[in-house]
Amino acid sequence: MANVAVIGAGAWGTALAKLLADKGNPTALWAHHGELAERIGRERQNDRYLPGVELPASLRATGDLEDALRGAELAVVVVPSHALREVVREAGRHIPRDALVCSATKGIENDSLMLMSEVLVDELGREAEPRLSYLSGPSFAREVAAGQPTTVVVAGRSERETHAVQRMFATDRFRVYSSDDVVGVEVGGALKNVIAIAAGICDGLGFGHNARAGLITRGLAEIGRVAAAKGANPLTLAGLSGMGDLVLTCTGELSRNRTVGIEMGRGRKLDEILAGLGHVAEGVKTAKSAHDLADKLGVSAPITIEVYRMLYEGKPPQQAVVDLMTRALTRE
Ligand SMILES: NC(=O)C1=CN([C@@H]2O[C@H](COP(=O)(O)OP(=O)(O)OC[C@H]3O[C@@H](n4cnc5c(N)ncnc54)[C@H](O)[C@@H]3O)[C@@H](O)[C@H]2O)C=CC1
Ligand SMILES: O=C(CO)COP(=O)(O)O
Repeated sequence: MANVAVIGAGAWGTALAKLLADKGNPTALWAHHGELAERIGRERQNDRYLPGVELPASLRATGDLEDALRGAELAVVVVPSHALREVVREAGRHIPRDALVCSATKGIENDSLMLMSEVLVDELGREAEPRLSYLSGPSFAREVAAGQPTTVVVAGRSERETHAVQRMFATDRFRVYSSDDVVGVEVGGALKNVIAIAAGICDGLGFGHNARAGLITRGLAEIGRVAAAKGANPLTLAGLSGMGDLVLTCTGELSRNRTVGIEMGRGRKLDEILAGLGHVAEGVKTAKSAHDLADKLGVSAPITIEVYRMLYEGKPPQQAVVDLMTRALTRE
């Protein structure tokens, strides 16, 4: 057993904390708002982000980062990507020197265009790199919390530490693969959210299965190009944090990113949709980063570019479809 700190009490942080606590690990769950931490402690559930899921006695919630991280052997960081740098900067002062650190956040930082792995190294220092890993793959929080069979991948640059994290998370319902392709796993997890918004838009416009299957496939092609240009093994994108997460998020009713797309396809305004969502939809911010990153790398990413234009330039979805379908014909 190990002392665990889960930093971020959203849906995913809560589900992962429950999983680790259910395995018998003393687990501290840090919530950004102290008031939520108090409610979790009192009611034994996270009524804001994962209502109806009972949390075990081995899980305690706190609003104090130092308290959460005291004596931690594994720190799992699961805050939205736009908050990761700030939270890790603060957490870095309290993470024990030999603790393993695993990020389960999916996104690419705006402006710096850094992957979460690059932000972590930036904030925690190059010497921390062997202890850092990244968990990704098709995993809706609610299904994991319900004990539904789920498969994910943990990527890290040091085999020993990555395997240790793999074993810490694995259960008979949560199968964890390992990988040494940090960039591939991270790019797959981040960019699939942008394609999921596109898939939702297709549904919202009333298109059928052909459109969705085409988007998943061509979306994977462009994710693979961006990942390869960043130095990833393109084959990683055929795995759980690529094809796996694309299929889930482009087809699953539980996806927040797909939901945003559906509402946009139905003609609702983005601000209004996000205000009513109650959760983060990473694909919205990642669309901007991915648009800029593809441009910087000189990589063709037509679906991502159209999602960016719909989100940030008010381009009508119908026009985006016409423009995508009538691009110069090319080979697969
Ligand atoms: N929900 C899911 O099924 C999955 C989510 N993820 C990823 O996990 C990350 C977190 O997502 P969820 O837990 O679902 O989010 P959520 O939308 O359920 O909750 C967001 C959490 O972030 C906190 N937060 C907001 N602003 C903050 C700030 N400035 N500083 C610190 N904390 C802040 C909120 O208090 C809340 O705890 C995202 O990158 C998401 O893509 C990955 C796999 C599955
Ligand atoms: O990343 C996820 C599942 O793997 C969750 O996707 P959404 O954020 O679209 O709900």
